[in-house]
Amino acid sequence: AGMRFPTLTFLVPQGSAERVRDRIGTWQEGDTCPTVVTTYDAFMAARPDIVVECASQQAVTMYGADVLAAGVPLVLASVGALADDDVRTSLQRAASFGGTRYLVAPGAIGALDVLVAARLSGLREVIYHSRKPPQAWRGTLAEQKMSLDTLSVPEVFFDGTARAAALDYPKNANVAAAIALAGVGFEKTRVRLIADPGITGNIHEIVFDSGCTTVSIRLEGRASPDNPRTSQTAGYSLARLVINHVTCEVI
Ligand SMILES: NC(=O)C1=CN([C@@H]2O[C@H](COP(=O)(O)OP(=O)(O)OC[C@H]3O[C@@H](n4cnc5c(N)ncnc54)[C@H](O)[C@@H]3O)[C@@H](O)[C@H]2O)C=CC1
Ligand SMILES: O=C([O-])CC(=O)C(=O)O
Repeated sequence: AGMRFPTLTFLVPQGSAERVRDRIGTWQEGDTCPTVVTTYDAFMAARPDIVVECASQQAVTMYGADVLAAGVPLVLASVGALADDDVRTSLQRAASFGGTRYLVAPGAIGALDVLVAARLSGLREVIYHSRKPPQAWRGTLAEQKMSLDTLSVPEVFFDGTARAAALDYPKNANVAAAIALAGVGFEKTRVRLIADPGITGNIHEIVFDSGCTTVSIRLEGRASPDNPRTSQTAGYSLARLVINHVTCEVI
């Protein structure tokens, strides 16, 4: 209610334009129809009110600071890009220059609100476990640590900091970066990544203890039909941030 539907412009690689146009088809909302462009200049010429990155950590590095310096708020899905201090500093400087800000999407998970609140009361420990089926870890460093094809029991193949998880598994562990930013930071957040042949969805477990609350949360995301690494929740999380940008009641 009270929401104006935004005009959508998609920036996609040259080779994907036709596929994306086909997918959009004749989709129309009110009198607006989405457009697909293949250059950053054409994208910014559409004068966006808000930009949502749902591409890659590399895309954040390529375009993030430019978008912010132009005064346009930026929603990030590939939050792991912020695990690189240089990238984070450049986004912060650009946002300050442009008089705007970037938003860390909760993505596949939730509970960042209570994690930030808990941090203000004093956090003691934050642990994040990501459990996905073997095919979700294909094409990642996990392949060098175990045989994904013959796995018969769950295996923890990574146990380390949120920084290493987010940078070494850029298509799988952006959530670790969001948890680190909300909580105790990239070095102190303990992350375990698990390949589990007994599941079909992506299971996220977050446990923390603080002055005001002790929390244990488990989310079982259904995998995106296009990409087994990605929980469907992530897309809806981005949609929520866009809705919050255009409504007067922010939830
Ligand atoms: N924060 C979170 O909880 C989550 C974050 N993600 C991240 O969000 C991003 C998008 O996820 P998916 O749609 O599942 O990934 P995807 O890999 O299936 O699709 C991304 C699309 O973006 C395009 N792309 C990549 N770099 C680009 C660039 N520099 N310029 C233009 N287009 C570019 C690719 O060609 C591809 O078509 C990924 O980085 C993924 O790791 C995904 C799920 C959850
Ligand atoms: O969608 C998920 O399950 C999480 C994910 O890929 C990420 O954090 O990058």
